[in-house]
Amino acid sequence: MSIGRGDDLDRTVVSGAQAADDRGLRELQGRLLKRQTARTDVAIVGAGFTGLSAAHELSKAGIDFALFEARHRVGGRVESKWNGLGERIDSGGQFLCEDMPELMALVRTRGKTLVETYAKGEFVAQPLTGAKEAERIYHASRSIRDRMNAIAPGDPAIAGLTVAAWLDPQNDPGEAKAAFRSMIEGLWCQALEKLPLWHLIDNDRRITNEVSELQYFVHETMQSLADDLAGDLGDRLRLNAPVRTIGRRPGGVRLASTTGSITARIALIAMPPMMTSKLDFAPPLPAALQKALGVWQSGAVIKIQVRYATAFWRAKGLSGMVMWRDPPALFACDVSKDCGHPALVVFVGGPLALRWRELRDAALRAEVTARLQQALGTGADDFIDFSYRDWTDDRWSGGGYGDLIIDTSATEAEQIILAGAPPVYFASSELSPSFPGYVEGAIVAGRIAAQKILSELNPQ
Ligand SMILES: Cc1cc2nc3c(=O)[nH]c(=O)nc-3n(C[C@H](O)[C@H](O)[C@H](O)COP(=O)(O)OP(=O)(O)OC[C@H]3O[C@@H](n4cnc5c(N)ncnc54)[C@H](O)[C@@H]3O)c2cc1C
Repeated sequence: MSIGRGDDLDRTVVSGAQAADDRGLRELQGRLLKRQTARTDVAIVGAGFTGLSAAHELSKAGIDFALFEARHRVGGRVESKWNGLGERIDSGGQFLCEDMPELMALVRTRGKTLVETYAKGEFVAQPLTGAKEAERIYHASRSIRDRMNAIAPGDPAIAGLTVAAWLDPQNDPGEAKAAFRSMIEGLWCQALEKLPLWHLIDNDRRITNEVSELQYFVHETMQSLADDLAGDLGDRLRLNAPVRTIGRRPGGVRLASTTGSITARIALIAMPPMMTSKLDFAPPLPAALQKALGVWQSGAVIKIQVRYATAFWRAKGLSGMVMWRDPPALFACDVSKDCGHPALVVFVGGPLALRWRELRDAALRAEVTARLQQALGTGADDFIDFSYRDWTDDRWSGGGYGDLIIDTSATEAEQIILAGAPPVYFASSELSPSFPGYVEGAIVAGRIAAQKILSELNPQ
């Protein structure tokens, strides 16, 4: 990053120069320049996978940039923490599959070890049914999802409909509808009553994996990938630097963070739309863009990891995967890194997460382990560690796997945001043409945004 000078500082330095000797002047300039006057070509806000991916593209092209991150770490909704046993676990984004090419390539080039998610044995449905019945209900719920996705998002017949309003009159058995609700509220972390049908269809059509998205996880944690990417950026990455205001001025932008300000030719806001809508733009963004940013709401999820001394479920011929229809949006699966670390992950999504976040620690533990015991039998309450991360109302990412549009009429919102307000552009996983709400989507979104910026900086 090159260091330039801001307008106010130029004046201060010139008047000081009259009295100071050369050495004093250099010291004074040094102090003032350090404090306030950075200048770069591109300022990126947010070091989740979108911001990191954009930074890498710009770096490869030799572009000068600075990446501002509010937290003390990179990764955003990808995060790791230490459980009570001192083991590093993914408390945010974790899973990936062969059908996610960018993320798979990153895992390979960074030399990470993939763990195949254990899926041998029976999966359990709750309320409990026989294995055949569970399969039947699952397939019935999948066929509702396929039927939904066969509708064109722009079909005038579904204008104004939420997913709940569409589902209600469908001619499916009650348990299939309940399983569908649970699947959608679990995967999108939002109540069906709030989700516009066209938006869910449009979103779901971009999630194109044929193998399970739970196929693998990274032994070293997904967060370690973000750390590796950050390691390449040196002092162009600024942690603990939340950006508060973005001044839009002719020929560039001026960003003010708690650590100082910077001028840049272009700004890329690599944050979820809901968080972006909270930034202070001066002058304000065009009304249509403000409106487009304001129609999103973050999902809600609590991610829990329960560690056991033995994988008791495997001994019973169970995979450890549990799908609850009641309560909806509760899901568990095996995340044992190896035989020495038996563990289950439990996801609590959507309205259920909003209810359960009100529970105290002990009550949440009791609630979850009682349900695991109903599903997997004895052994479920005999855990050696119970760690959880509440992602509802997260201070910097909002929550959930992604933000979703909650205004049934906001069909243009995404395109308006993607067009940006040059020289300010926006990118995030939820705005990706593939895998919105996933790490893969974030990598793709960051790359596309960087390419747009490169073509603006170097017009052919
Ligand atoms: C519990 C959980 C489980 C998930 N599981 C999976 C999974 O298994 N597989 C998968 O592919 N995806 C998963 N996801 C989704 C995936 O993690 C996200 O979709 C993706 O990481 C989003 O990346 P992003 O860069 O677009 O946004 P973010 O990761 O949210 O990055 C935005 C960044 O902007 C920063 N920021 C915010 N405000 C400011 C500011 N004012 N100034 C500076 N910086 C700011 C934030 O701190 C953050 O680092 C999961 C998410 C969660 C929460």
